Amino acid sequence: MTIADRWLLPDGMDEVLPPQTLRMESLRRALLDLYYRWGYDMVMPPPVEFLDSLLTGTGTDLELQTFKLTDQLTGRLMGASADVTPQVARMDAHSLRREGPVRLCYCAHVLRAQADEYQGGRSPVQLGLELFGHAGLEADQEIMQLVLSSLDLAGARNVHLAIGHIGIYRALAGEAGLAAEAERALFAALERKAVGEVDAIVDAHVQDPSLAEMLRQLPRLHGGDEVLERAREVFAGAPAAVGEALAQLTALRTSIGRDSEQVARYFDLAELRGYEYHTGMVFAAYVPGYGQALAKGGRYDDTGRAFGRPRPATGCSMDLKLLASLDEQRPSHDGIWAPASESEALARRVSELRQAGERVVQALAGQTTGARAHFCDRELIEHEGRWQVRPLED
Ligand SMILES: N[C@@H](Cc1c[nH]c[nH+]1)C(=O)O
Repeated sequence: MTIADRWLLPDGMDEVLPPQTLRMESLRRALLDLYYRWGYDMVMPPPVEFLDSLLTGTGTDLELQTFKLTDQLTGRLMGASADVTPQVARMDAHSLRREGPVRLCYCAHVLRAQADEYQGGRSPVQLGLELFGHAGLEADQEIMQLVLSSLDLAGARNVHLAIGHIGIYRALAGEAGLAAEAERALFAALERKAVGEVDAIVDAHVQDPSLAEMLRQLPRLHGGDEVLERAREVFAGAPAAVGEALAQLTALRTSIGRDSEQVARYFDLAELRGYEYHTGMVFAAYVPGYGQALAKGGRYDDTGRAFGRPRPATGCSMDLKLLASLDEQRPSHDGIWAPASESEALARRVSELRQAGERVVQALAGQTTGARAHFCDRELIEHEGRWQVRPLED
């Protein structure tokens, strides 16, 4: 076995090195400070839990994504967290039990048994926000506003927001009264945007011609703002929940336009992605050149039911590793280089500068690498008996 073989990391499990670590950390602080200013309290979920509580109320996608291990203390099966959102929903429903709206944020390593289809790693750092206890659109709008501010802070430009609403499909499929198997097949075909398959399943299983037509149209309703107008015509005879979903999307369209003119909106009414816990509006944010979504989120009411307290909920999550890779131009290091010296005056000056927030790297005795190797752009030089900071000379 060669050294390289011993160091081979499993697929999708990556280490993060300087200067990328510094970018990640400064972005993490900036984002958590932003959420703090909006009243989001930070929580830290455990990295592993008993499998049954970890996966309660979530769907099969999340189960497939979860690494399993056995607890040597109890012999019970445990899972490594693959998505922090259901854990935070449990904290709200079970551990905190606060009244009224509760705003929580987090930043935690998660593990995924399978890599994202667009080359996402299997060890992302999930950073996110969850707002519980408010069913109104204002809560979704607040999350959306914070997502856009977060992407802006990370240096994302040309953001495309893809927006859907799970409630439309749910209401239509519910009205059609499909058998479980046909419903699963329809859901899967819609998720894959397999229009021909959707047509075939609907033709075989939905008798009511107007309902069948609405289901056939669902995967065809995607595009810019005009999709909502088209949808209103297509779904004129649909159950009331469909009209409510469209009204929510229309209100969201207006508020996104008000908050950010730079964002391109894209509506996709057959967008059913996610871990099957979403119940209403869902969204994903993209930028050109990245196949993976930079932020994903939506409404997932009642996830807390399994823990004794159904609550309205909405939120979003991002991968800090991915976000921090957006702005590689950002200067990641600066600092002041101090020579190796036992001078007390120098020690005092170094200490003052550090207290003032400067990064000061002091050479160790006998060190042969210099200021640039340690990412410094300035140096301390003794001039006329005083230690002064000077730009590095070329
Ligand atoms: N955790 C979800 C996104 C989300 C957060 N809150 C609500 N939805 C995901 O990763 O897809």
